[in-house]
Amino acid sequence: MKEILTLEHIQKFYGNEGNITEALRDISFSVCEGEFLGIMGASGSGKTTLLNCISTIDTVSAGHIYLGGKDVTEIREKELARFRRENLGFVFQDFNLLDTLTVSENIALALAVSKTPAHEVEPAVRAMAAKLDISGILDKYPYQISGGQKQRCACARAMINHPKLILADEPTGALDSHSAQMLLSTLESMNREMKATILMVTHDAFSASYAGRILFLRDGEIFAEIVKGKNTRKAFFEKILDVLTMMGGGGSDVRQTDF
Ligand SMILES: Nc1ncnc2c1ncn2[C@@H]1O[C@H](COP(=O)(O)OP(=O)(O)OP(=O)(O)O)[C@@H](O)[C@H]1O
Repeated sequence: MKEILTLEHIQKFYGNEGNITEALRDISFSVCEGEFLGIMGASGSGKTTLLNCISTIDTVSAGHIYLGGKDVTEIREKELARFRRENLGFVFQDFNLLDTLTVSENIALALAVSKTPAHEVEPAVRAMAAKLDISGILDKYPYQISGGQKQRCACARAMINHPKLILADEPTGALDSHSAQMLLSTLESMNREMKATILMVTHDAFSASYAGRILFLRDGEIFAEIVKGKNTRKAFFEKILDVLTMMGGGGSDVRQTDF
């Protein structure tokens, strides 16, 4: 399968002489088109730093990151916003929907910013809404819809530009277990049915069990990697717990939930 994201020897230091934090030590890995990759690790292990470097919100201290063959570490500052808009989709913990816009307008915003011709916007929004089962609420405002519908709206907005990569940072962090499960099923169907490539950072072993492969970070390094393969989600979940135990615990949550 084609590699869509490649990290080569990424290092990230914060601070200056005498007070340096080595947030990422020497991180190399690849993500193939259509993969659902989870990144786990205790608090302070470097997950957010890694995500921020991939999303070009932060800069690396050394190494290279290629997205769709382009070295993102070489992109000039004034071109970064456009690069993100055209290549990345984000699913945030609080969904970041704008309250003064309808669901339809929230989803269309990404197309408006990327200057999609007006006559293409509505059909694109309708098609994406149908895939995510929110066709009936397109004219409502975020305060008029349920939490699960807000999630699907945020997912539709992330997908509307058909980005090369969807980045999800602790997307279930603020949700109860039922809402978390709904969001994870949505991410799973975006991955399986719409062929979205997803990179999800999470503390939560249950959330991680939806991924096809997981990298475990410890002190800024990759400590372990596991692949779901033909395992059931439950068996994969058990494997995740084994690795977390081996890593010495700390920083991971285990949701009480049903498989
Ligand atoms: N802006 C910053 N300045 C200095 N140190 C930082 C900065 N951001 C992160 N760090 C340090 O880098 C290391 C990695 O932090 P990071 O936020 O990436 O961890 P994390 O795994 O995302 O943690 P959490 O799960 O708590 O969000 C930590 O030691 C942290 O204190």
